[in-house]
Amino acid sequence: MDLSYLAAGMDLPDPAPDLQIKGLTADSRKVQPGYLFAAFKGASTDGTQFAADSAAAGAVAILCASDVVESVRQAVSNARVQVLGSQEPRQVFAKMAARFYGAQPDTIVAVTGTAGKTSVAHFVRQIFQAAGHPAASLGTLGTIRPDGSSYGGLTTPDPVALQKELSELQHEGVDHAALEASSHGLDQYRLDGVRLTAAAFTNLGRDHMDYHPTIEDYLQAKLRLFSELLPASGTVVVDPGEKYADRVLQIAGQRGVRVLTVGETGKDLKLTGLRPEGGGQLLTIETERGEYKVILPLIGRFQVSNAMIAAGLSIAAGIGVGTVMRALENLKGAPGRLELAGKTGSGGMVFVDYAHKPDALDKALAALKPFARGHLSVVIGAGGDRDPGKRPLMGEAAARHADLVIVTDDNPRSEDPASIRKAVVGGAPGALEIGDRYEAIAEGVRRLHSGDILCVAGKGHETGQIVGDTVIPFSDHEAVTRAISQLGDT
Ligand SMILES: CC(=O)N[C@H]1[C@@H](OP(=O)(O)OP(=O)(O)OC[C@H]2O[C@@H](n3ccc(=O)[nH]c3=O)[C@H](O)[C@@H]2O)O[C@H](CO)[C@@H](O)[C@@H]1O[C@H](C)C(=O)N[C@@H](C)C(=O)N[C@H](CCC(=O)O)C(=O)O
Ligand SMILES: Nc1ncnc2c1ncn2[C@@H]1O[C@H](COP(=O)(O)OP(=O)(O)OP(=O)(O)O)[C@@H](O)[C@H]1O
Ligand SMILES: N[C@H](CCC[C@H](N)C(=O)O)C(=O)O
Ligand SMILES: [Mg+2]
Repeated sequence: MDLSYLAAGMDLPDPAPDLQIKGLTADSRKVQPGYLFAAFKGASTDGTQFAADSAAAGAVAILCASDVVESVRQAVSNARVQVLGSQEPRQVFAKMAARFYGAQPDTIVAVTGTAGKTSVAHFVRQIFQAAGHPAASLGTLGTIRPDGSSYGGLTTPDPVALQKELSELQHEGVDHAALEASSHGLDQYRLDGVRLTAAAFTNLGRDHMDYHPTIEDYLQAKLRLFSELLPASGTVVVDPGEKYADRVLQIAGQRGVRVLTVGETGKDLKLTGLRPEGGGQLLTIETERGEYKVILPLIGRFQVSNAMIAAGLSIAAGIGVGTVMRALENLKGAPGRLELAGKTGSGGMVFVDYAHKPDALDKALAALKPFARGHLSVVIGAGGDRDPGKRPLMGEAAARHADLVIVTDDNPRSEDPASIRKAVVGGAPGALEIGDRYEAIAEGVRRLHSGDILCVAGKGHETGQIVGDTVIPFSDHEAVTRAISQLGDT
């Protein structure tokens, strides 16, 4: 593909004519002859130091920041490589990737927020499917498509992987997709170039304070979705009752973008009634098409919020209100999000949940509490190499709701697991500390009596535990099943 086509209209000097680009990558190790290499300064290393390697591997063009063009040129001075400098090289790279791969599903919606992204994307995909559209969701669970799923690693993939995936989906006939927009992804311009129909905000709480210096910086990253990525013809979906929703609405107002509001104070999908109904919840929702009574087959107030946002996104994407309301009655929760993982012979229940931040833990335990006729207990840990400030706050959230808190290891990564546990216990004095995650879960299971509930939090769908650089196979679901089978009372 001609480089001048990929670069047209962007903040770049005119590239040499007729330079053909065979592929593009930001990783020098993936460069092949004819590729464009994007040399970025990253969080842990500086990609420009691999410029010479990329040229040796056959790169014909290098994209980099304007202020390093000269040093990159010198590094590749012996090779015939075109060096292009930009003020925003990551944004230019993402847009080039979009042009290179070209095709995307016709209708794409995106969701951002601290919690609920995976659940919302999972719900929107199910609603699209119920409306008869071949649909996919992309995010923490990887890509889930009509004929299977594939795991990617990041919530929002890098632009090349993302655009390649979107183009493959379109060629497979998938015309509707829902994506999770992580704050890292937005901050690093991974999603620029995705053609969005609608974008939603779920909520904002403490997260990623290791990456974003302040809450305002974190919010600003999320707001890019509404201020820069959603086209003026798109629709913003938000619950005005959520903290910081006013900032999203302000941007929509300034841009004159259509807004669809949901929730108790929402106008378009107004939640006027909510009560438990069997194993689910009965919602009364007022819409422009009249009032609907919907039985949502999920527990937890937060799932109501997620379902309302998902319904709003689906309507913004053109699905009829009646179809959306009917689809809510058949929603399945995302794997590992307040998922019933087992019952003991004595009548205790064990749930697996992905809460790994204070607000999420607070909401997840509050959701389970009404179902615990006896005690509520929780197994928690916190990930290593991630915001240390959240650790005591997670301990506090756990201690606020649970009768018994068992503190264990999550993914310690490069950190000393004992010091992570100590920080969590700091917020939950009196907690039981058991480092080995299986033993912690087994202890929680052994202590269950009739009517008790145990929540195993933090790892949800994950299938490995990251210790140092090694990923040890570990699944909370399997641990729960094994611990229950060891009881010998089933
Ligand atoms: C902090 C962060 O977000 N890092 C991501 C970022 O890396 P970076 O640009 O900082 O990369 P770096 O390692 O400093 O290297 C700089 C550049 O040199 C290049 N390089 C490096 C080595 C080499 O030999 N050759 C080479 O060209 C790298 O490809 C990179 O372009 O861009 C990389 C490529 O897209 C990502 O793989 C990497 O994700 C790391 C592994 C990560 O753990 N990210 C997490 C924190 C993340 O993004 N999480 C979010 C949010 C999750 C949530 O929902 O909470 C997500 O979307 O998953
Ligand atoms: N709307 C919500 N408000 C508060 N907590 C929520 C909400 N939705 C989900 N949670 C909690 O957060 C956990 C993760 O939910 P989900 O995977 O849907 O969010 P996410 O935004 O994709 O998270 P991540 O950024 O880690 O991928 C759930 O297991 C639950 O404990
Ligand atoms: N996308 C999140 C997932 C965290 C999951 C939790 N189990 C942990 O390891 O902290 C992250 O990488 O920060
Ligand atoms: Mg997610």
